[in-house]
Amino acid sequence: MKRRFTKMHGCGNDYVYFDCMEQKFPEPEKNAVWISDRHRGVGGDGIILICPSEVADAKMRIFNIDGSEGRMCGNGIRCVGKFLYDKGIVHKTELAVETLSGVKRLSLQVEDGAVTSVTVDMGPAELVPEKIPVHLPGERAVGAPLEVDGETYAVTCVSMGNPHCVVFCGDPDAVELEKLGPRFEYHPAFPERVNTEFVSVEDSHTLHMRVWERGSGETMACGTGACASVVAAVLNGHCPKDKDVTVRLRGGDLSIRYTDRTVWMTGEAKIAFEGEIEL
Ligand SMILES: N[C@@H](CCC[C@H](N)C(=O)O)C(=O)O
Repeated sequence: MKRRFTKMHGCGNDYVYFDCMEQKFPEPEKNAVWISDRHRGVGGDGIILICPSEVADAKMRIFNIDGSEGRMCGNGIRCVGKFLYDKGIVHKTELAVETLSGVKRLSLQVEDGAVTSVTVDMGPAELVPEKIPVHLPGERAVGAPLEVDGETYAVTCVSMGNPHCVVFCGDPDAVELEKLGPRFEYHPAFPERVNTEFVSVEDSHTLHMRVWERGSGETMACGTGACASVVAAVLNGHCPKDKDVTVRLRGGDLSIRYTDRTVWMTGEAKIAFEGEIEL
């Protein structure tokens, strides 16, 4: 069976998108693995299915490179907004997208009839350890000691609909991510594995971040990870609340604002190419 796809990215965090509004997608957990393969498939950090929803304009399902299903994807949801508008599936610039972590509201910025950037109301940051989930003592894991591979790291754990562990460090580019990333991802403190961000503070409104994503490894950007990093930066006294913070990622910049009610994320959404594959 032939299936059309659209390869899209936000700050280089790339997924293969499928329009499933009228046609179901078979075995996404299995097909995500080979489609994401950069040598034998289309190549990407995973696949995203755009499905019908009873409570929103569409429903997003995201599958990582290893086939595991994520509950939320910040860069992905901006691209879903662009897909829905640019393809004429929706005709409005304020829309709602259902995810496994609830309905998110999107505001699309449009130039010459196409979406250039998207602002997302990501919802509140969850800090209660059992809800993240993380096995660490206390009411919140903020700068909490965690031993990984014989070293003690000060970690701040946040859920943005998916679990994140933020580590502040001197230079994220000097971190041995290929070695350390999996040690955090599979650490017994994280019963559902974890996305890990290594972050340096450039100034009170600029962070530099590298990420190791659960199920996909190092990616060029992570939207939920950028949100978690800003929340962690506020909680650790590095950045102010209610102000825009720029997160510099390998693939580009995201603008994040942490407020008492929610976390706002603004960034680009781009189409790389389209094609057809045999499933
Ligand atoms: N790249 C994403 C997050 C994708 C899911 C994540 N790997 C998970 O399993 O939680 C983003 O931009 O947020």
